[in-house]
Amino acid sequence: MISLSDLEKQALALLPKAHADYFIGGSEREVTANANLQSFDGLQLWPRVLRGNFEGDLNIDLLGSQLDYPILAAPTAFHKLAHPEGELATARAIARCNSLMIVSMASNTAIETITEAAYEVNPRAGIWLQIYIQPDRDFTRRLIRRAEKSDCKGLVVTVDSPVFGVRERDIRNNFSELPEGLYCANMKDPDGIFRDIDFDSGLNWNDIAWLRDNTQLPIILKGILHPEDIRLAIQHNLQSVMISNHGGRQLDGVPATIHVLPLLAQAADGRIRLLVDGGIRSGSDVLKALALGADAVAIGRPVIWGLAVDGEQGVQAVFQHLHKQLLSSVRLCGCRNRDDINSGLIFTPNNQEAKPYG
Ligand SMILES: Cc1cc2nc3c(=O)[nH]c(=O)nc-3n(C[C@H](O)[C@H](O)[C@H](O)COP(=O)(O)O)c2cc1C
Ligand SMILES: CCCCC(=O)C(=O)O
Repeated sequence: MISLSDLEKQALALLPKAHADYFIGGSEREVTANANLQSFDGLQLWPRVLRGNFEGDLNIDLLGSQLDYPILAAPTAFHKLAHPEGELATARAIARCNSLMIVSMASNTAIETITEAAYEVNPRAGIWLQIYIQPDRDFTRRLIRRAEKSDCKGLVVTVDSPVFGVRERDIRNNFSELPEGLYCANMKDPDGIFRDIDFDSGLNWNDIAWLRDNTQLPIILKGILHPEDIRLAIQHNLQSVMISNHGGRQLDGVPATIHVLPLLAQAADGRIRLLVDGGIRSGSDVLKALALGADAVAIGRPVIWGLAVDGEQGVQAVFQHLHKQLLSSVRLCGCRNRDDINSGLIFTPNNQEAKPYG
């Protein structure tokens, strides 16, 4: 593996057009999906030299899961559209890497089957389940019980989707249903019927309080872009938020996540774990996010590309590649330890007079 953009090209060429478009697409004019990528390129790292070895490590305890490095898999739907082994291949690869997979509520494999496969590879594997709170709260509660029983370590609640984003590619391709034989496996009722995933447009903070009182699992709110919402998350005793614009697939025209990260890190003030996703495609992108205050980053589409091109090994290669690049960027920046990874690493015209780190 040389670069994630090569891998993306390979994957897009392999996949049927409707599926490739579903995976890569954003909503409406895809302004935000593109901004996520471009904004990383617009930030520059500001290295120091002659500072000796990086003596630190990059591992992290993320709400009880031990990761070798702060890169995890964002929840993405329908892995069997990318590879016949679907989420099982993804989960095994990530378990092998000592990383963490956030399983989508819309996975094609049931959460119990995924955790079982991951823990077989690595008993300490990190698996969280992502949910959309369903209008049917009893169903939601049953799914959370299943996540707890199958030993998931966290519950990610996606809150940027009161309604589904308008994906023009999917409309053009008439992509509105899974091919025969594929299902949203978590949506199966005890009577064997598969439900559709609904979006509850009336969700509010009382529902989050309800959820918090209905599970012992750490709750991670996904889809936060505003500092006021960070403050509310802290007030509601949540453990973590994911700064995310859903890969530019929900509201188009919102800021790139890396642009809002500094403001949100300021609001968080170390009181809540900050994850960020959207447009991370290299080790230096990861380093930029860590420097600006993220505790860890998540990758969405690159996982799909690895899966499509080479199944389990492809996903493993994506994580290994980013880990290696991250370490290399850290060394090239002259960081000696984890504390040197701070906002002084980012060059902007505004911080030329800021105190350089170290
Ligand atoms: C194909 C695809 C499916 C996704 N499915 C979900 C999902 O089921 N639940 C969710 O919360 N986010 C979902 N997302 C959003 C991702 O979790 C993540 O926020 C985004 O992909 C990060 O951006 P990146 O792809 O540029 O890394 C999906 C994204 C993609 C590309
Ligand atoms: C009901 C499937 C949700 C998948 C999703 O969140 C996405 O495609 O972005």
